[in-house]
Amino acid sequence: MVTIKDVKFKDNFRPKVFVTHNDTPIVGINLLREKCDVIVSETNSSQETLDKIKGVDGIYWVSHEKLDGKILDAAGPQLKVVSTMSVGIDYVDVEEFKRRNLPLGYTPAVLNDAVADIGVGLMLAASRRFHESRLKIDSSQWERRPQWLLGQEIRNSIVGIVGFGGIGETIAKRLTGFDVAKFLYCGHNKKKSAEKYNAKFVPFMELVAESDFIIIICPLTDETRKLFNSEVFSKMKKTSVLINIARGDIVDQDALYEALKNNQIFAAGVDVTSPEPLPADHKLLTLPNFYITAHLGSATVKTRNDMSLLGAMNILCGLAGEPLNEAAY
Ligand SMILES: O=CC(=O)O
Repeated sequence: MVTIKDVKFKDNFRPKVFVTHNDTPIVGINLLREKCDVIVSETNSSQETLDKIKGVDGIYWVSHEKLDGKILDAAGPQLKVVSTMSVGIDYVDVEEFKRRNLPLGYTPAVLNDAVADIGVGLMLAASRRFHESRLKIDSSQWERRPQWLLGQEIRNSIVGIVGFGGIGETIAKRLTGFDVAKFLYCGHNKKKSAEKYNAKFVPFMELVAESDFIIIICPLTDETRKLFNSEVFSKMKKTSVLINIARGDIVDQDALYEALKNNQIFAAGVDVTSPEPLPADHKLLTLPNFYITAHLGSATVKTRNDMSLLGAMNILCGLAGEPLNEAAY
């Protein structure tokens, strides 16, 4: 649920706001329109953004394009606030916002459920071989024998969560009903939320070696870039399943290809890749144990509407000089 506050501007101020994408759910745009003059991008191009942000008071940055000092300079010194419509802000130069003391909003929390659902969906699809079984049917290769296309089970498994933030915790909540044997996690120590799920904080390599399922849901940073490389894959269980619902660059995709092809790990399910989209002739797409969705983590009607409202609310608060609903720093 997004808290909609009735913000007030001083002296009949009617701010100008630019929205960088014309596919932004209308609920957020309408909320802005109640108090602002809103210009919505027509072409979604970076050139149009650069041209039209000149002189605006707020920018709704609804794309994962680079957001840095060049953009802020192009807008001008009257700019009061920017909000993204995403939880991951690896494409934003946050230091530059801090340096300018410019409020930056983002949209966490409202997407925890939807992204956790995609994570669990990929776990099931990859461990129970959904795609592979479809391929077998398509090519008339159905085999009538008891040990055909056997998968791995979540029941009694050890689930390792890399990044126990809001989404990581929601995944643990979802999986509690699957009778998991143990949750491990690494990243930041989150004692309070971890206690609820008996999740144990362990060093990264311990999580890698012990887990039957590994779910990546940490931010992309200099420390996590290519965190999953050939050395890490060599330490994972042969029966393990890797899920990435965070950012593609956290996984070395060449190393993942080798690990899947050589059955060093059982399967992988990813909602994110590098680049996006993955080219249709990419080698990973030739593997039956590689599962992929098209960066759909938060892509449900309810969640995208909530994100749209939350980002708009961030902008309204920033324009009124009030604390943002969700500030990124
Ligand atoms: O990837 C999606 C997001 O960061 O919201």
